[in-house]
Amino acid sequence: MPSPVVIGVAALVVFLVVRYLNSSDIPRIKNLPEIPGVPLFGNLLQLGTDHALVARKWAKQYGPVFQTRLGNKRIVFANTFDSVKHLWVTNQSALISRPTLHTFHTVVSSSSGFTIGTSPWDPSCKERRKAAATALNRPAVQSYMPFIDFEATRSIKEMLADSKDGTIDIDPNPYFQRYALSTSLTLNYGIKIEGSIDNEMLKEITHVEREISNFRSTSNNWQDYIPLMRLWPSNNKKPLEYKQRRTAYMTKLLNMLKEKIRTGTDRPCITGNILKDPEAKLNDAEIMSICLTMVSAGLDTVPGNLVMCLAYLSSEHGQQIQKRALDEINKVYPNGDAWEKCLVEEKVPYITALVKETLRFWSVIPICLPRVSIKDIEWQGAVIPSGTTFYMNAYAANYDESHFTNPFKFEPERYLDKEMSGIEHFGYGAGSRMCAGSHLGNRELYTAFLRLITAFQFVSPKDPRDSPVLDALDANALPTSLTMEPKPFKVGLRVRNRQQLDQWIRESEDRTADL
Ligand code: HEM
Repeated sequence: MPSPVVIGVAALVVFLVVRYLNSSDIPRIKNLPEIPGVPLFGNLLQLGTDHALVARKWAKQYGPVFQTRLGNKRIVFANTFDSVKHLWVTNQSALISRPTLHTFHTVVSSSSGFTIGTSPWDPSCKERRKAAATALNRPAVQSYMPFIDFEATRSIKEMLADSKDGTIDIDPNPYFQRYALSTSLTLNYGIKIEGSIDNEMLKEITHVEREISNFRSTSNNWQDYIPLMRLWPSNNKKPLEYKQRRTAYMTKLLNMLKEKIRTGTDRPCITGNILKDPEAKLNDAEIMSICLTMVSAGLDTVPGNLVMCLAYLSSEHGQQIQKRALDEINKVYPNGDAWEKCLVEEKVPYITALVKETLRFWSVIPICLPRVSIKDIEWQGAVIPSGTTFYMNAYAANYDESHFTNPFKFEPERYLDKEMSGIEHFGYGAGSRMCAGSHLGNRELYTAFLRLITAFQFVSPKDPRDSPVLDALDANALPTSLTMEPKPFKVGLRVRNRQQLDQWIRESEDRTADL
């Protein structure tokens, strides 16, 4: 028979273990609905692989904003258009920081720095964001249009050749991965991806950045939430491998630029300007952070939006959208100069609307980049304390029936409606840490859509097994990733007017011959 002391100690140990397993960085928040969870895991098991979908369903039962516990982290989810607007925009000065995650910040990035989008708010982050925002503001982006001219034409020309003038269905993804990456590299280092879509550097960077994006995911890395899992060394093996591979190309690119500066053969570019500016306040780690941001930010997002819009255009309803888009383009540019004019103006409202609807409908970062509050925030009688992590369910907010009519329908027309002014969607996030590259993203999407639609009619692939999935979440090959990775698919291309297309390509090549 154990003594009362032993029983007492055992009870205390059990009590402490249960308390530890249910503990969280921020104590339970009063007056804010809470999703019931289990010890140790909290709500991780219930959230499964599709956090955006599960959280959207919970919002119907618990209300638009609720608290969850993921492992030992308390996380507040916002799931509707108005709640996101209130927390991210009305309270933007309070919701300005980002959390650090064990896998991404300690294992993957320990020595090579964080991107701007993964940096907590501090004076260094402020400087880096300011530098990036200046390099990516409207007038700066306008000066980059020759590069977008070059990259858009090269993708279309290669699609034309690889599809054997539209007789073979093709997977559009690699052409637009190169479009996004080569544009970013040119802006940042003055170096473009040479050659075809089989270029080795293109393949390495797209693969490694995709894997690294998964280490940043809010649902992929349970060791971020459950410290006990960090004792498992195999959890670090893959992140470490990709960290090394990323360091290799980041160093190579920076050294290539430095060598060009040394020999006076460099071209004007963002990092070159910083390196050559004696007054620049950024240190080496901060320069590397800007480079990492420039390499990854557009690559994670632009191709997903672009190719999923093409997927939709190739569908039955997509035929009507293409017809209207082409009519609207021809109305504004009856003389066939749309390819050149789209570089200096955005005068086809229907294409602008197509860009917005694409950003809303595909919501390629379904749970937007996480935030941490630096001041208390009030929400309907609850005071959410400073230091709490917030997840914006951008997917749910972009599909909120109380804000969007028929949210599950892909309808560019909704953005021709005057009532849709103000915040249009949360594809770029919102508030103080909203996407700093949105002007560039918009110009890349507008130019590509306008040129693709005038060059080709997109149709369904011949083999039904190549057909795209058209539901925004089901189309994602890896639901636990941070950014959407489209399931592979093909589209058919019908060349609209070969002679005209050859002329547009020739003119663009002449304009960009010295780039
Ligand atoms: C269609 C293309 C793009 C989409 C959908 C997109 C989306 C996003 C989203 C959702 C965020 C998080 C915003 C938030 O927390 O509220 C973000 C952050 C950011 N994006 Fe983009 N992005 C795109 C293109 C780009 C490009 C081309 C660049 C630059 C080359 C860029 C640079 C950044 C930066 C620097 C941040 C971090 C801002 C901060 O933390 O202060 N993005 N983006």
